[in-house]
Amino acid sequence: MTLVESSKHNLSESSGSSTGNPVRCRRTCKIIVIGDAGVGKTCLTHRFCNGQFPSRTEATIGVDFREKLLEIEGEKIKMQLWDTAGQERFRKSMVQHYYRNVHGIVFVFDVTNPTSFCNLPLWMDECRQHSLGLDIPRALVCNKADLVTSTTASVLIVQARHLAEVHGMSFYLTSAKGPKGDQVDSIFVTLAQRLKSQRRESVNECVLHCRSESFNIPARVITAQESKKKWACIC
Ligand SMILES: Nc1nc2c(ncn2[C@@H]2O[C@H](COP(=O)(O)OP(=O)(O)OP(=O)(O)O)[C@@H](O)[C@H]2O)c(=O)[nH]1
Repeated sequence: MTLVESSKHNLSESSGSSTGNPVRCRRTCKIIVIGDAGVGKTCLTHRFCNGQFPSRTEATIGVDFREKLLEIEGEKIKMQLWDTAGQERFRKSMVQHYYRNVHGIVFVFDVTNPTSFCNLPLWMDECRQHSLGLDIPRALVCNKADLVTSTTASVLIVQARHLAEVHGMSFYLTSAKGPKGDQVDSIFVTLAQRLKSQRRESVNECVLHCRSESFNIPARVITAQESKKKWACIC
């Protein structure tokens, strides 16, 4: 993976590189970052796009956008991070927009705040209600690892790992503040890699499907019922 460029609050499709040359990007991936207020969504996305912990943060109102251009196996992928407001009163009017054309989901909770872990099913349910399929790569992030001291936190981490496993999500224990920025990077880089390989598979599947169609073999699809069942099982 190579970092090509990063930018903040910029949704423009035609970004330029630091040298002034236009960077040709074949693909933009919309990643939504969701979870309770104050769990560190802004700090994580800022850390990934800007390489540092922000000196000051305020509650997100609606949604903030940050972008970073990655190069994965020779392909430039623009990671467009939608940092959504955790507070209900700041989300209401924007909610429909978050869930349109999503390529990846990052659920975040705060290891020092058990309620933010208990509320994860609500965030998952909101995704399901907005018809986000299980084929969309998802990650579960346990943030503020630099503050882990108590046994309660350790128990929460074990439970969170289990939750991630049950739901086929990658699990990350991170600190947006700590010295190991690569932990934060790996959340988004792994998503980009999964999206890249998923696309390769879907191209292969399409070829297979076209071939099988000519022999009248029906393609396998995940039914809405199957999808609902898997989302419904939270812990
Ligand atoms: N110690 C520590 N503090 C953190 C970390 N991440 C975020 N914080 C602090 O947690 C508070 C909330 O961080 P934000 O990134 O604004 O949280 P948010 O989830 O974006 O909150 P909303 O915008 O209200 O949804 C801030 O005071 C941050 O400085 C972390 O990894 N470690």
